[in-house]
Amino acid sequence: MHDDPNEFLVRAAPFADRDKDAVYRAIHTRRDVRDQFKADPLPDDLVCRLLEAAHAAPSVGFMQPWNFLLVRSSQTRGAVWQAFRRANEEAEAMFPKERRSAYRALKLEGIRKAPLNICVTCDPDRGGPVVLGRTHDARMDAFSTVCAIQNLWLAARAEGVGLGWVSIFHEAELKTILGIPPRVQIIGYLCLGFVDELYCAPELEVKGWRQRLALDDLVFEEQWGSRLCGVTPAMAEGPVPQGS
Ligand SMILES: Cc1cc2c(cc1C)N(C[C@H](O)[C@H](O)[C@H](O)COP(=O)(O)O)c1[nH]c(=O)[nH]c(=O)c1N2
Repeated sequence: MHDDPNEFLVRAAPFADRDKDAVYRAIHTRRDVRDQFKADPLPDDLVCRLLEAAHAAPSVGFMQPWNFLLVRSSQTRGAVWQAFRRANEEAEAMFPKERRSAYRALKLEGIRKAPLNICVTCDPDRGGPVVLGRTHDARMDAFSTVCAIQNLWLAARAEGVGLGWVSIFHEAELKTILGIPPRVQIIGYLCLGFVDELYCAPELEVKGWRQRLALDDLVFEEQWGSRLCGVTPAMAEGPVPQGS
């Protein structure tokens, strides 16, 4: 315990415009990458910076429930790809018939092309039996791990590293391949590698699968369904009748 907790406070001035721009640029130009990976290995110091960015993420009760399993061998990546391929065939059949050929045409992973894969896991026991902030919603450990992945993704963008998230697996199969204990949850399987180019918009949008929603349809004020807000230019025009 410290007598004066204020001695740990540091100045929190807004960033200089250039630095703000860099943060927003990383956010808005980050892309999910499936195919643009170069084969060059990522240097260890760079991987370390990305993992440190992930490890700086917020977590419930400061639980830090994550682990990062680095997968580089083509043998293991090959086994993971086979697991993806099997699950992806099942996935295709889940869509309505008229969407299946469009689904099939999408590339949804870069497991073998990306030189580094990282499996990000969540250990629900990391913080002991009772975790501050997780007392009433156990999902908070997984949410914390997702925050770590997003940090990693943004740092990767700043470093010129592409990252693709692959989730089309049976978790149990992936756990067997990677030797992950049953109690540990897989949160994200990530493919990383240097990229020279990125799509200017989500690839699923560019390829006509799904469009970005309008932000002002997603923001409510005070009550679910209300659309009075002043956040986006469209909202600033004033209240919109409910149900419109
Ligand atoms: C939890 C989760 C899971 C997945 C994804 C993302 C997230 C957050 N995404 C990437 C996703 O398709 C992509 O983020 C959106 O299409 C938006 O594109 P940008 O990320 O902006 O490029 C993704 N992409 C893909 O090709 N195969 C996949 O299995 C998944 N799985």
